[in-house]
Amino acid sequence: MFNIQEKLMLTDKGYADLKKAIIACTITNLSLLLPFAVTIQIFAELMRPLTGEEISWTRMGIYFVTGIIAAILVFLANKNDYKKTYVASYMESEATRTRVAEHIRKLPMSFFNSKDLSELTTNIMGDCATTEHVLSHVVPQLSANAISITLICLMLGIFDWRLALTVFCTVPVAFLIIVLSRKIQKRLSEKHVEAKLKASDQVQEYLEGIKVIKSYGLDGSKFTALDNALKSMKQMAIKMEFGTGVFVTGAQIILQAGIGLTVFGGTYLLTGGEIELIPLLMFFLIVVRIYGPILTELTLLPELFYLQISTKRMRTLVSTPIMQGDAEKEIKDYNIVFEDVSFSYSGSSSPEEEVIKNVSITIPANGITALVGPSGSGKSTLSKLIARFWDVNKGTVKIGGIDIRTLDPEHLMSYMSFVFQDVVLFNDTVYNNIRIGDLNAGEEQVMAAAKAACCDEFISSMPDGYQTLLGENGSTLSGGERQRISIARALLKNAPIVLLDEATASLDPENEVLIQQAISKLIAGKTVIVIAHRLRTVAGADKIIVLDQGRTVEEGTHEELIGKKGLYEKLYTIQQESLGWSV
Ligand SMILES: Nc1ncnc2c1ncn2[C@@H]1O[C@H](COP(=O)(O)OP(=O)(O)OP(=O)(O)O)[C@@H](O)[C@H]1O
Repeated sequence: MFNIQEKLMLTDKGYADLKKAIIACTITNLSLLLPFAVTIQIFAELMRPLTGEEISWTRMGIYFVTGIIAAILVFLANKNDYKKTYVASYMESEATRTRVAEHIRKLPMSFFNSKDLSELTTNIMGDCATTEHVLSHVVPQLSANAISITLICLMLGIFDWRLALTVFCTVPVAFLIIVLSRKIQKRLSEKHVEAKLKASDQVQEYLEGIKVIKSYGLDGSKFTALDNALKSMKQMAIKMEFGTGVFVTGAQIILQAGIGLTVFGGTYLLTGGEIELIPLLMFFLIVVRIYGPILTELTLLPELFYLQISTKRMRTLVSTPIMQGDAEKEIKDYNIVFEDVSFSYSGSSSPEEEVIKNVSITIPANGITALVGPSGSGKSTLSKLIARFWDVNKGTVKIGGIDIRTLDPEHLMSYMSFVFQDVVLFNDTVYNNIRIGDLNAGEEQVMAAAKAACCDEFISSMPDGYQTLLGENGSTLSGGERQRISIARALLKNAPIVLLDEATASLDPENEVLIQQAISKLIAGKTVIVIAHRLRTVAGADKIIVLDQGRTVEEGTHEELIGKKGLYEKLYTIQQESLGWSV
């Protein structure tokens, strides 16, 4: 069964509001008949001399007053309709956007691997906007028109069923054309949506990569790709409009043939003496009026088909399972154990795709454990598995003896602080960007964290100090400054497990010393996992785990590993030699 609430992804309130909007819209449609009925009465009055009667000016006065009352009623009905339809639909689409965004937040990272940002943006903004438009401008009008057309049809049928038949006999044919062309229209709409997505992808890539495009002189080729995507979007839009237009126009022509049929039938009945002239003229007037809403129905129906594509995408998105887990279970001990863990980003268990292979390691609590190894050996992946950004394909990751798959990801996250190389900053004040670490922190705590992370000096020199706006993703800050803000955040969070991924890689030597001090404060007494390329920075770690092609190949302290003369010793020696290089 066609479930409109499910199809339009409406909340219970949204569904109730939609029903109210349909009623309000029907009332508006019916109220519009009042002035029309008054006009017909005036018309009939003015026609009286034709049948030898006199015009009654008293009746004309009554019609005039009734007309004014009718106009007031139309205004009130419209006002009510506006509120019930538009305001309610914008509230509903806000709720849908929030619901979609909330769901996205809880999805596993594997979902984002297969989707790009512009597709998700289209989901949240574009698809919701389409639903919003259909909710406010299509569904209530379609339903209300259908109700009022049926009522008028019945009234006309009571007045003269033969004429009513001539008016409405073309309606089913016109609708049949639209309904039967649904598949073609849907296909064209799908292609249009696809082209729109591609174009927005290209625009995003062009803007994000503008620095590389300029520095490598890719303006020509990249611009051509963008230009082609925009052209294809334009062509698909024209094709879709044309495809819809052909069927809608065809249906409209057939529908309006009803006017001819009514004139023909009416004249036939008039000459046969079966109907009077004035009722016939009034019928003609009504026919012209009734075709307006039917034509609207014909043009609105294709929008409903277009909507199905948007809602289908949104339904797929919100029905993607989120990561589940206990949000109460307390972790008491922070030692992290990998038991025979294998993992591939695609979810496949084929050895070619696995980037972590049968890893069994222990990261002791309250100590520093370094993950080292050549590029692509799986260091970052291991840290992502600890944070449950992804779930393992095989084996178990346990923290304090608890399988982390049984823990709610956000709850698990509350035990961890991250300092990543690619720091994400929000378009907000510096103060709020640091406070993200602990939203309950007061000004003093935020300042203390900033000082400890050596941020205080550069923040104070900013135009509005801590209240300075950072711009999109902190574009106004240097790499080192961004890194220090992320350390300040982590300090403020004060979580028992700290993950440092290349934390000092983008810092100048002078700052590095200060940052190392800040990091020392951050990690004191914590369970720390450090991912580093520069092995000298982790030589003091309590434990070093060496990875190669997704496997653990060595474990031990710096001295032990140097003594083993394996991969670690080799990498260390190469790096020591490279320190002497100059250009
Ligand atoms: N999101 C992803 N989707 C698919 N494959 C990925 C993804 N992230 C990493 N990989 C692949 O997983 C493997 C391990 O990557 P990972 O980033 O863990 O290595 P790493 O040791 O941290 O490397 P680096 O030192 O260069 O940062 C690589 O082959 C990489 O291409």
